[in-house]
Parts: sequence; C-alpha cells; structure tokens
Amino acid sequence: MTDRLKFALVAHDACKPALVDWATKHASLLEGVDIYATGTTGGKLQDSNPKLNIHRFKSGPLGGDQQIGALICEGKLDALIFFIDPLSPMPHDVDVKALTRLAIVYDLPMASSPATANFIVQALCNPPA
Ligand SMILES: O=C(CO)COP(=O)(O)O
Repeated sequence: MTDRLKFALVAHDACKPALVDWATKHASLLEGVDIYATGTTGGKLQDSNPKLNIHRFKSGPLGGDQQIGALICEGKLDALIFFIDPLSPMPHDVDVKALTRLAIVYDLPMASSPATANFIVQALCNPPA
C-alpha cells in the first residue's frame, strides 16, 4: 500500500493537446501522483513527461473508460481529470456517460477542463497546512 495520491487522466482526441499541456505545467506536482490513464492518452502523457508514473489501461473505446470506472467503484482514485470533447460524437458515448456518472455517484472530484483541473491539483497536491 502507498499513500500517494491516485489520479485518472483521460482526454478525447481533440482535447489531448490541452491535457498534455496541463500535465506538463503541473509536472512537478504530478510526479508525486500515481496516474491511471486510458491507452492513447497515457501514451501521449508518458512521451511528453517521461518522469510521470502512469499505468495505461485499454483505449477508451475498447473499455478503458470502464476500467477507470471500476477503480472509482473500488474507492481507488482521489480524482478524475477527464477532458471531454463536447463537439464530437463518440462511438463509446455510453462509456463516457457511465464514467462521469460513477464519479458523481461516488462523489469523486472530477474536472472536465483545465480551469477545474487546476483547482483539483492545487487542492489535493498542495493542501493548506
Ligand atoms: O476515449 C477516451 C475517453 O472516452 C480516451 O481514450 P484514449 O485515451 O485511448 O484515446
């Protein structure tokens, strides 16, 4: 067991550059976090930030969103950072909805854009003394 924070990081294709930028900006804090990511998102994050500790699940459309949902059910995540593309239809829309729904059911801090993700990383990685 480890007391390191555990974040899930996920982004749809159009939002992956924004998530990579966000993770790069917060890399020094995220180096202390265990990161769980869907397949393609995780690969891009790891390529741009080799020091991050990233566990990659399957790609979202192949079940990766559901694998992250299972972690939420098991109480194994501290936050979900999920940059959702609001402008494109998704073949796995039901999985996207299921993942965000579980975050709400379990009252897990969830961010769907850089502005809200900033609040989460600052609050959880830099808690007031
Ligand atoms: O589709 C996704 C989230 O719904 C993300 O999956 P990838 O990271 O594999 O692109």
